[in-house]
This record gives sequence, structure tokens and C-alpha cells, in this order.
Amino acid sequence: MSGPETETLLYLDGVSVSFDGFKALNELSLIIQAGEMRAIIGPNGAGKTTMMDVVTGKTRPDTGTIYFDGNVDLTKLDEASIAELGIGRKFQKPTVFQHHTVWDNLELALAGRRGTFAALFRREGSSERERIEELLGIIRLGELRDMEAANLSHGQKQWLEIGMLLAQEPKLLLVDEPAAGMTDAETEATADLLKEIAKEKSVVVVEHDMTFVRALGVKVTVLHEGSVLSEGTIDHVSEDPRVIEVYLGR
Ligand SMILES: Nc1ncnc2c1ncn2[C@@H]1O[C@H](COP(=O)(O)OP(=O)(O)OP(=O)(O)O)[C@@H](O)[C@H]1O
Repeated sequence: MSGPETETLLYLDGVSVSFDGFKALNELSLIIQAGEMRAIIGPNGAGKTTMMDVVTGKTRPDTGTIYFDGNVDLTKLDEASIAELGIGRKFQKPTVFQHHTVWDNLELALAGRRGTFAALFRREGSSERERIEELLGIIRLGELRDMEAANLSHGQKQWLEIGMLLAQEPKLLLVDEPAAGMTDAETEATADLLKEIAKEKSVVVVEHDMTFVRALGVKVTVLHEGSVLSEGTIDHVSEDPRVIEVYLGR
């Protein structure tokens, strides 16, 4: 029996996906532990987005197995059921409710979790307020709680959306290029924020910004042509000649 610190949360084995004969994923195998944050890097077309698509049920693999949280076979489930199991996905472009305040955005996300619209028309209960306060603290937007989302900076919108995902209490968060378009200060704050989230959740971050990946300080998986080319610390993969050839040396 393995202890909680070595528990597997997400398990991909031999996963392949072809688009018109082109293998976007080619026998991909990947294991993410419960409570782990992992960075995924790789050149354009390496299969990073497709990897997230097969985990979230957007794309069905041609072959291979994907298990989540023990023995739940994700290849048998649709997108909605997979989201309900506790897999949240943050796309590159922030999609917040522009004309609602920061607070209301978080409240809507909490209400969405309960799946009831009635919640929108009554005052929130105290536990709900506490959770919103807590989320505001994590995403560092406490002082901007009453600001309309439209007036937030790009980075702040990304954090708000991360907070909205957290409101749904995912076990695993898939985050696509969070640092894209951010200032250096925002990039640094985002690394801190994800590190804090990873204390409680598993997080998979796809990213091109190597400074950001280094700041995360976690195990890195390099994808190339739909499978794992190299894996290890950022220093290990940065010195791997195969990684330099296909990705870093360009
Ligand atoms: N729905 C699709 N139909 C056809 N080809 C696709 C589809 N989705 C992805 N591909 C192709 O599969 C390959 C892998 O794409 P994917 O988007 O997973 O790569 P990526 O690593 O996320 O790249 P990037 O860093 O540019 O986002 C690419 O060559 C892409 O053109």
C-alpha cells in the first residue's frame, strides 16, 4: 500500500490520438500524483493541448487508458461527467463575467457548483461569504472585490478565473499558458499563486515561458511528437540534448 503522498491521481498509459492519420498523441504515458504540480512544456504541435483534451473528455483517445482518482476510467465519460468528478480546466483566454464585480463572479461560480439559480437571487449565507473571502485571499483580489471584472488587468482576470475554478473544488486543475500576456510582476505572482493552490490540489500547467516554469520549481515533462521526450527537474530537462535540439535550442 502506498501512502497518501505517493497516491496516483491521474494515470495515462499508451494514449494515442490521430487526426487524419497524424498522431497528435503517440503512446503517451503520464502519471500525476495527488497533491503534485507538474509543468508540461514542448514545441508547438507537441500534443500539449490534445493531452488536456483527452483528460477532460473533449477528445476521445483512439487507444490507451486514462484513470482518475483510483479506478475511474475517463475514456468512458463525457465532458460534463469528467468536470463533475473534479477536473477543472483553465483555458488561455480568461472568460469572466465582465459586467459583474469580482465578488459576484466568485459567487456565481459557487452557485454554479450547487447547480441552482435560486442562489443568485437571495443573499449568500455566511459559509458562502467565508469561502468567497478565502478565495479572494488566494487570488489576491481582496481589495478589488467591488471592481467590475471588465476593469481588471489581464493578469487579474486570469487570477479571478482561477478563483472561479477553485470555487468548484476540483481535485485536479489543468491550466493552459497562464503567464501568456502577463507582465513580469504578474508572471511572478502567478507562480506564487499556483504554488499555493498546489498545496491542496494537483495542478498541471502547460507553459512556454521558461522563466515562469523555473519559478514554479516543480517536475517538468517535455512533450514532443505526442509522447514524453524528457522528464525531471528544470535543470535536468534543460541540459537534455534531445530537449535542446527540438525545443530550447531553436
Ligand atoms: N481537432 C484537430 N484536428 C486536426 N488536427 C489537430 C486537431 N487538434 C490538434 N491537431 C493537431 O495535432 C497536433 C498537436 O496539437 P496540440 O494543439 O495538442 O499541440 P500543442 O503542444 O498544444 O501546441 P501549441 O504549443 O502550439 O499549443 C498539431 O499538429 C495540431 O495541428
